[in-house]
Amino acid sequence: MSPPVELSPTAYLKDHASAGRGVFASNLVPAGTEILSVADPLICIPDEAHLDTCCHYCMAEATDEASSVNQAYRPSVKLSYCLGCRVVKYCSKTCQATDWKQKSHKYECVIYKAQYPRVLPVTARAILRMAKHFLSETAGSNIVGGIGALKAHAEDFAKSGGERWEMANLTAKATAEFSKVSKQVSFEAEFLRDMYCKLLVNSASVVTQTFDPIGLCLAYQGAMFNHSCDPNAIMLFDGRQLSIRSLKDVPKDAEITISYIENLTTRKERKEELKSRYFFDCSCSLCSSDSQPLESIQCTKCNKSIASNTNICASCNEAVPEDDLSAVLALATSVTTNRSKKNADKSAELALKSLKSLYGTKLLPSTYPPIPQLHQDLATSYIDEGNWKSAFLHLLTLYVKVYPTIYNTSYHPVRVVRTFTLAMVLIQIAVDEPEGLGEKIDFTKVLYGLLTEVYGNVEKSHGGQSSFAEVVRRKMEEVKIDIGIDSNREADKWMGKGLRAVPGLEGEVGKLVKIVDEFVGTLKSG
Ligand SMILES: C[S@@+](CC[C@H](N)C(=O)[O-])C[C@H]1O[C@@H](n2cnc3c(N)ncnc32)[C@H](O)[C@@H]1O
Repeated sequence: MSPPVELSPTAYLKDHASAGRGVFASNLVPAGTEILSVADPLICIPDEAHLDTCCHYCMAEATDEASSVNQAYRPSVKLSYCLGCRVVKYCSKTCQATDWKQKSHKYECVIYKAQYPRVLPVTARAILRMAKHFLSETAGSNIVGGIGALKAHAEDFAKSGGERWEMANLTAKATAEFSKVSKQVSFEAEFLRDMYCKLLVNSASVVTQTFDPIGLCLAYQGAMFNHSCDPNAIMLFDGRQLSIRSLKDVPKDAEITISYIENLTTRKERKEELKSRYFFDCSCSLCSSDSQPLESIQCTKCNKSIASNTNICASCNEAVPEDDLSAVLALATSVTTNRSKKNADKSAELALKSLKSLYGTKLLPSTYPPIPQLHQDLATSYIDEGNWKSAFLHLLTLYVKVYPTIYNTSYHPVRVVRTFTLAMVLIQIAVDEPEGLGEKIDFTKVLYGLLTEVYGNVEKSHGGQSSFAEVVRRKMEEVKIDIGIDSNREADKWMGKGLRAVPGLEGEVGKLVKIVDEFVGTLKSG
C-alpha cells in the first residue's frame, strides 16, 4: 500500500479499496468550493471540428461565427494559422511560442505538415504528445507517477475487441507511420497503442462555458478521480484551465468523485457505458439504489409520478399495463441507442420527431432520458439558427420541469450556465418578437429574476474569479442600466434565489409554468 500523496490543499490521493487509486478530502470540503485547479494540463487540444475556431494552446474560441447568444460568453478573439503546418491556429504570439516550446508543436508541426490537407484526429495528435512526453518522464518526476502510472486497461481493451480495439490498432499504426517524417523522434505502433488506451481511460472532454465539447484534455491530477453516477464534485474548464469543484459538502476522508459520463441516462445505459469505456461495474450509491428518480414515469390518470420500481401509482392506485410500460421504455432506449450511434442523424427535425414520439406515449415525463437531452440539443440548434422563440421554449421546459430534479442544488454549474443562456435568449425575444409567446410576460422582471439567480450562485458554481463569473457580472451591470436599477439593494433581496423564491414574481412564474405546460401539451399531441 503506497502512502497518501497531497494532491491539493483540500485533497489527497491514496489506494482505493476496489478502484486502484482515488482522491479523498483532507478536511470537510464545503459545497461549492474548488478542490483542485490545474492551470497547465499535460495535454489540452482542440478536436478536429474546432481546430479552425480554437486557439491550439489556450483554447480561446474565435468569435466571428458565434450567434449573439453564444457571443455573450466570449471575449473577442482572432486566430492565425501556424505558418509551418497551416493546421493549428493561435490567438497570440505568446500562445504560439508556448505551444511550440513547451507543448511539442515544434516536433509535431512537420508531421502535421506532411499530412496536410488531411488532419490527424484528436486522439492521434494527443498520443503523439503523450509519447513524446513519456520519453522525458521519470517515475518520480511527478506526484502521481506520470504517464507510466496511468491505468491503461490494455488487456481489457484487447479482450473486448470490436470497433474500439480496431480503432486503437488503426490509430496507433497510422500515427507511428506518420511520426517517421520527424527527424527528432518516431514511435512504434505498439507503444502508441498503449498511449491510446491510457488516453481513452484517463482523458476528459474539454468543454466551453456552455458545456459544448471542443477538445481533449489529459491532466495527471484530474485523472486520479474515480467515478460516481451521483458525484459529489464536477470537472469544469475555463479555457485550458481545469478545475474540480464540490457539488455537496464532502466530509473529511470521504472519497471525492466525479461523473465520467453524461449521467442523465437510465441505470442500465450508465452501467453499460462505464463497463465498455472504463472497464468497471459501477456500484455507486445511485446504481445500488432501488430508486432511480430519472426513471420515474407519469400516471396517465392523476399525472403524479410513479417510481421506477413499480407500475402502480401510489397516489391513485392506477396500474399501467406491463406490456404498455415495456413498449414505452423500449422506445426510449431505442431513441437513446440511435442517437449514440456513430454518424447518427443529429438534425433538429429528427430530434423533434423523437421528442414528440416520447411525449406522445403520455407516460414519460420531461425528466425521462433522453427527453432532457433532446430538449437541450434542440435549444442549441435553435440558438445557432437564431430561432429564439423555439430555443426559449425548450430551455424554459428544462428550467421549469427538469433542472429541479436532475440538478437538485441551485449552484450546480450546468444549471447555472443553462439559466444564464435562458436569460440571454429572453433578451433576444424581448427585442425581436415580444408578442411571440402567447402569454404576456413582464420581460424585465423575468430577466432580472433569472440573472440575479445566476449572479447569486456563480461564486459557488464556478468561483468568483472565473471567466464565467466575469461574463455574468458584466451582463448584470448592462441589464441593470438598461432597466433603470441604480442600486444593489433590490438585487440583494433576490440574490441567489430561484425565480420562484423572488417576492413579486409569483405571477410571472405562474405564466412561465403555463407556457411550458401548453408547450409540452402540443408536443404530446404530436
Ligand atoms: C481515470 S482513472 C481513475 C483513477 C484510477 N482509479 C487509478 O488508480 O489511476 C479511471 C479508472 O479508474 C477505475 N475506476 C474509476 N471509477 C471507478 C468506480 N466507481 N469503481 C471501480 N473502478 C473505478 C477504473 O479502472 C477506470 O477505468
